[in-house]
Amino acid sequence: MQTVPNHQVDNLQIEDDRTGLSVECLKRAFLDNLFYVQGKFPKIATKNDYYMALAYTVRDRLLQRWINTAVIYTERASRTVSYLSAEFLMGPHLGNNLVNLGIYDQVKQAVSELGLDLEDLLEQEEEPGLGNGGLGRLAACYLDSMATLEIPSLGYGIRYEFGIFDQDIRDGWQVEITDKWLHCGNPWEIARPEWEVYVRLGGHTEAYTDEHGRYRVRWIPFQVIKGVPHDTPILGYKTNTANTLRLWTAEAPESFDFAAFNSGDYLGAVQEKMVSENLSKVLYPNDDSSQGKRLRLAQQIFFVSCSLQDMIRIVFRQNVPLEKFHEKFVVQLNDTHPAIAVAELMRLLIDEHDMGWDQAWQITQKSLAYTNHTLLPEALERWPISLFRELLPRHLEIIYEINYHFLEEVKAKFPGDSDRLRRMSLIDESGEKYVRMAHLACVGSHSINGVAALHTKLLQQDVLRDFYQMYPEKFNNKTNGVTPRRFIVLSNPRLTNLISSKIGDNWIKHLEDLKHLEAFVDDPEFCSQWRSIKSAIKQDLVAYIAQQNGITVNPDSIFDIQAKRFHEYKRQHLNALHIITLYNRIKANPDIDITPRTFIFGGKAAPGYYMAKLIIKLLNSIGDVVNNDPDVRDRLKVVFLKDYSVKFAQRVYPAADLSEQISMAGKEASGTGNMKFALNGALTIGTLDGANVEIREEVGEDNFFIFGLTAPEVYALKARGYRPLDYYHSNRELKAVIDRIASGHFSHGDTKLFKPLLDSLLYRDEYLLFADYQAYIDCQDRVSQVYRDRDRWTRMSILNAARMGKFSSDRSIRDYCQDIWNIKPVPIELGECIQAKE
Ligand SMILES: [N-]=[N+]=N[C@]1([C@H](N)O)O[C@H](CO)[C@@H](O)[C@H](O)[C@H]1O
Repeated sequence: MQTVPNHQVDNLQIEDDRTGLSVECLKRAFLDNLFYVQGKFPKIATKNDYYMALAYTVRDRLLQRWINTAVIYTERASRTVSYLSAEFLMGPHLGNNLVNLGIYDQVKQAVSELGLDLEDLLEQEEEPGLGNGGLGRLAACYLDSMATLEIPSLGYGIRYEFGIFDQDIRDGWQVEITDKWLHCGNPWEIARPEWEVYVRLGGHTEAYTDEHGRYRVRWIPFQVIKGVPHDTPILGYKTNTANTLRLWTAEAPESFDFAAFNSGDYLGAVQEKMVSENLSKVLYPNDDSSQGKRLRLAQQIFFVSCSLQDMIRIVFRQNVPLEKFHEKFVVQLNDTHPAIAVAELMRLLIDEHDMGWDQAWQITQKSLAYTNHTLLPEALERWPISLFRELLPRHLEIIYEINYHFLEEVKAKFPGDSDRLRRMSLIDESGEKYVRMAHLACVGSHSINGVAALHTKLLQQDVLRDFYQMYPEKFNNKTNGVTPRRFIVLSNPRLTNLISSKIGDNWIKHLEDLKHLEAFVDDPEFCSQWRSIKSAIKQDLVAYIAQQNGITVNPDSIFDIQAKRFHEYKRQHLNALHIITLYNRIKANPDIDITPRTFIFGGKAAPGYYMAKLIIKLLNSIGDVVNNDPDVRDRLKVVFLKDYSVKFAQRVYPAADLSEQISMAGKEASGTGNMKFALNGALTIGTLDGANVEIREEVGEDNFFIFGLTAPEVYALKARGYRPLDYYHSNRELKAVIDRIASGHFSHGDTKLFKPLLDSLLYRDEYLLFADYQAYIDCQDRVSQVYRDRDRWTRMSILNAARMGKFSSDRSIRDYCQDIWNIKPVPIELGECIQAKE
């Protein structure tokens, strides 16, 4: 096996099997890896053996970039972004790395010449579901964009042994299944035990005076956990940069206690191992809500402390003085989950590296930046003081001291305003007292951003109003974005090729170039190609639905898709009210002329979220009746596709005609699925919420189906008193819909099953479904009309995609670099380093 890269023999170019990109070389390398890595030969190889062999073949071809990038960053001590996130929803790596390496077609050719199908092998990969939804996926899109824009960056998180649960649907109900994503191994990571660090938990602190007569504190922990990093390369698109995602696994310092074993205490021998490993055992499956569990706080300090210690190790290795930590690293906090970093960086600088309080505080504020992702009160993390004192006694002391200095600042700026002091304090004095993590993040950071223009405005006007009045200069908006590499190039190659055939492929790195497509909006040939690609993709999904759900859907119907986590504020049950409205219209007049629709749902509900799970049951129950009701004559179909994931999403976004973004205004911070649907030519029906507002601004009001109360109107209606029953009694179609559910029509006559949901709507309706019902139905009727005008629909579809340039995660990252991180790209030369090494 050749080890050095391509070399000249008598000016004959000899490809090196570890890096060569020709079909012949790829085939050789693939069979070599099947033999040398998997220890298999074709006759007995399994699909997973083939997938692993291909994965290692592709990994070999990005290693040079990965090592070169690390060498250059180290040599130049490049300023680096650390993206701290409890979630990274990366999705399958193989396809994405083939696109970013620009070798998708060669590899497809190579494996097909070996009698294999690349799509099949891609299907084999277990995706690392280390996230719940938008927040985790955004982190993954941002890693892809930072690498593509050649920004030195490190993603830091937890390598959960079990990611987001797999979802099965049994008798219409969600059932959670453990996600054993690592059971076949993970070819995309490399363990780095040489960089393991230790994290302390529990115990107590002792004050003492050091040899310089200075007041010091030592922390005597109850438990010490070892953090072992596992690195995954993050390749940029058609660039030499490969950044790193560093995920921490928790282990016991001593994984086996021989003394206990010898004394026959076998459980004791592995006790510590089990307790320690629990820290990175499983992802908490809650999206937009926080459960104050001790293990969750322990997970947060674990990965934050490991990551900050790792950054300090890198600072020392690059001979950067610790006083310049903030010049080397800017640390982005992905929501409050890593907010303990404010206290942990202070602890490390003061207790571990003898820095004075003021200097440490300066460095901390200059290093940290905080992104808020939600306005939901139940999602704003606050930890009981008692739990903090038990688990993190030293951090609590530091937080009290930070709070003291902070409240002095508030007093100075707002003298005599004791209520403001109470509202802004890091400590919530009510009940058993809590540490407010959002307040800690705001005080300890130099930047506070929301994730869409409306969201940032509502943060400044409401949830963080006091902090905006205190630090207006810290607040800024960074509207979310999505990577076009995974969500159109990899997911929709047919549309990608059509677009590139018209405007070249520069748009993949410069999404604003999509606007050049507008020149073809009246080109009949282009429009028909655009339409036939959407139809072909819908046909693929028809086949998938038939295979997965045994349901036959009409490919010419409107594919009306709502795919996202289940939450009452996202109002999947409002979508259900529309379905039943159409169903009732058909039942009332079977000959009614309805535009055929296929309602497709996907999404998981947090296991403990009863109402969300009941909505999933309702949708499946409606489907069972509507899909089999002869009166409906296949004009309506309801399909719940189980186990929504990134891999799943890549199949669904390109197939949509209509994207449902119908949250109650003021609740969805941004949304990112809305961007992925529109990028693939879907039209959006939605409220003026989150990034919908900006999508509508970009695509044009004529190309967006808007409805519903705005955020100020929601506020006003709730303020003046909202009585959902009035809407029920005054709206005939709405009443008929609710009565249809209440009658047990979708529950085999059981009138109790959905009563909790109906009662929540009739007597509370916190998310104003009844108030928005008529506007929604009227808007859906407009959608049905427009869909009948094929040319108009195609025109709107093209314009939607053409005007999505703003919503590339590359634009988001450029904004972060300019306004928050103050960092410049560091281009990587490929040739240079390896030669240098030799
Ligand atoms: N947590 N959290 N927040 C969310 C999503 N649920 O993950 O973050 C996403 C990423 O910022 C947002 O798009 C979405 O609106 C918001 O609800």
